[in-house]
Order: sequence, then C-alpha cells, then structure tokens
Amino acid sequence: MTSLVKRFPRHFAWGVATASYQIEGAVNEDGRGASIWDVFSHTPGKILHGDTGDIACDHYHRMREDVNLMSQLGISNYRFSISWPRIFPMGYGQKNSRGLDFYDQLTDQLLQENIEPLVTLYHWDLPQALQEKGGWINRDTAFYFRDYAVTVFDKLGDRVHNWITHNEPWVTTVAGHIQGRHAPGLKQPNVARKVAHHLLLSHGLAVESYRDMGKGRIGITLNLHPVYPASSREEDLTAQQLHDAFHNTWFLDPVFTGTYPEELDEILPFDNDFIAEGDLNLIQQPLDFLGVNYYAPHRVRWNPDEISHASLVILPEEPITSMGWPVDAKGLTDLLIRIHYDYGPIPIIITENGAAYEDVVEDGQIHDALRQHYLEMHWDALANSIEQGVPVHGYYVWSFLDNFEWALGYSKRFGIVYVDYLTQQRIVKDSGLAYSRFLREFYEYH
Ligand SMILES: OC[C@H]1NNC[C@@H](O)[C@@H]1O
Ligand SMILES: [Ca+2]
Repeated sequence: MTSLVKRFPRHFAWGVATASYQIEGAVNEDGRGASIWDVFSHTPGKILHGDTGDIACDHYHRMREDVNLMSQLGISNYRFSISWPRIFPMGYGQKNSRGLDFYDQLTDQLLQENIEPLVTLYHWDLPQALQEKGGWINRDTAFYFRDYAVTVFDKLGDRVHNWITHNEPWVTTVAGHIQGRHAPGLKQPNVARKVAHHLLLSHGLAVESYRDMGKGRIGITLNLHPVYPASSREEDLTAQQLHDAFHNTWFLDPVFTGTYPEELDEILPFDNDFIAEGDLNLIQQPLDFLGVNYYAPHRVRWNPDEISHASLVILPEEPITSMGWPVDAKGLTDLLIRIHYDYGPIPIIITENGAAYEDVVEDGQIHDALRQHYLEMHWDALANSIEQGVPVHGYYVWSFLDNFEWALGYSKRFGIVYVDYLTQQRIVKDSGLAYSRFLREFYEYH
C-alpha cells in the first residue's frame, strides 16, 4: 500500500461523502419543510420494504459523534449536502434560521476537527411546495434554486470554500421524470429535455452568483460511465454512441461546450421552445472542477426497445456488487482519460466511488473484504489516471455511513461504517479501518 501513497500528489483531498435525505432523519424537526422524497417514500409501493428517510442514520441528532468518528479515522475532507427544505420550507420566501443553524454548526464542528467541507447544494430533496408548482419542469425553479444557493453562500461562504451545485442531474431527470423510480415519480419522457435544461440553468445561475460572492471553488457532480460496445457489430457501435449521449454528453456538452449533443435528438427529440436566448452561455459558466461519480462501466448492445437504444451486457463471469454493477476499476481510468481529452484540462474530483455488498456483523466487526478490495483497485486506477496526465484533485468514498439507498431503502449498504438501524450504533468496517491506515500512511509520507 505504501507504494500507492507515493502516486498521489501532496495536497490530494481524500474524503468521504453523504447526502442529506439519506442520513439526516429529523424530517419534521426545527422547521424543515417536506421534500419530494418525503412524499415519494411515504407513497406505498415506491420504496423496498416501505422504508423512508424519516429517521435514516439520525445524523441530525448525532452529527457531533459522526464528525468525531471521521476525525478518529483520520479523514480530512467531508462531502455532504444541504437539505433545501430545511432552509426554505416552501422552497423560497420565508427562511428557516434553525435549518441554517444546523449546517452552520456542522461546518464549525468540521473545521474544529480540521476536516475540509465540500458542500453539495442539491442532492435530490426538492421542497415539495416547488414540486406542486411543477418542480424542475417549471423554469421558475431554476431561479428559486439560485436564491437558495445565494442564501447558503451568504451563511457558510466565509468557512466553506468548495461547492457543488448539483449531484447527478441525470438521475433527477431520468429516474425521476422518465422511469418514475425516483421522486417525483413521473413517467413523462417528453419533459426530460426541459427538466435537464432547467437543472443545468439553475447550475449556471448559481455559479454566476457565486462568482460575485465567493472566492472559493465551485463545480457540478455528474454520474458518468465509460461506454464499451458489446461487439464490433455496426449496431452495437451505434448503441454505444447513443448510450454515451444519453448518459454522458447530455450533461458534459452543455456544461463545457454550451451545446447539446445532436445524437440525443435521435432518442429524445424536443422542440427547443424552452431554451431562452443566453441560457446555454449561462450553463457554460467556467468551473473550478468537475465532480465525477464513478461506480461501474457500461457495456452495451443494440436494443431499440430501450430509450438509449442500448441494453447493458453483464458478462457471466464478471464480478458484480450487490447492486448488480460490474467491478471494473479500469473503467475509471478510461472515463477520466476521455473527459480529459474531450473536455480540456478541467480539474477532476471523484465525488463518489464505492460499493454495496452484503455485510455481516461478527463479534462486533464487519470483514468486508470485497468492499475493501473494490476501493483499493479504484485508488490504483485513479493513480494510473494521474500518471497519464489527468489532474485529479480529490476522492470521496461513497459512503461514510450505510444509509437510505433511495428506492432500495436500507437494503443496500455502501458505508465504510456500518449502521445498526435498530440501535443507531456505528461500527467501523474493515474497509473503514483500511482507509484509515491508508490515510495515515499518506499523510506520514507527505
Ligand atoms: O447508488 C449509490 C449512490 N450513487 N450516487 C448518488 C447517491 O445518492 C447514491 O446513494
Ligand atoms: Ca456532438
């Protein structure tokens, strides 16, 4: 492992990541308004086992203990998200000072423990009151997002200097508005291009506002996959192109080139009446970094019945996690090389990487060797990217704690720290202890 620490630059930001709705609980506390995930998770049949985020990891009440645990593990960077409905219960207008106070105290606690915050403004928990006005289908939401962002920049911007506007806008767009498996649970493909555009517009508005207010760094986090054709057949190569547009360039192109990929029009045609003059210039705001969430590559074959005209191919012998995602760390290197050469020298932060596996508690320990191996392979792949010239500035494990895995509820555990949901006890898994050892070696070496 020692050799590995030498392959990362001195100021590399090693961290862990979480998100508000997945860990906080306390959904009716201190003036918090309802989010679309409160409504969705309480809708029968939407979440496995009827799980909700009502309590989750009870992090809202256990924040100090959790920050202390990060510190004990030698973690020096923490990515978390802010719950918009804690700040604006109705989405805009009346501010909720107790909501702001929680994040104010969290920030102070982190800085006391010498942990650098990386704050995500939107990790899917839209105020329900805005959904009732159309949510991301309504262009106004982009401007309410800007006002929310400005409020948070104003409150925390003296201590928080690293910001992410959106987490995975693709998921909000596709899972939330086409597939219906995420909040707000819509199955309306014809609104997808508009939803994505409004999410990206809100990103641009927030970045533009930050440039007038803050001196720190701001970016966006996209969930991206390298796309490999299952064969060299013409139809599989076409599938690769269309699937790449659907999953990757739909968001990379507007953010970095101010254009939408024309390939996308083949699978999601739209009349561009919702694109106003100047929108794409606004979306193409210069960024300080690109956040990349990487879990697995996509190997695809032609399938005109799928929206991207492609189906995923999992080879019979390839290892998969309990999410059914292939374990392939080289995909991370391939992805970063592609981004670097297609979109210029933008600094990269891996804002999520990790694996869900079935965890068993044995004598108060969790010997999660598969997760530990997954992580170590991806650190090696990341070092390869750096050695090939990609400017990677940080890496955040998804996730610090086991937490609410959206439609799969608490059935999937991504944490390097185990959560016993009956007692709320935290148990550091072997993967968490390994990360701690690796970090200690890294900081000793540098
Ligand atoms: O599925 C694992 C993670 N993927 N990215 C977004 C997070 O909220 C998920 O828990
Ligand atoms: Ca193109």
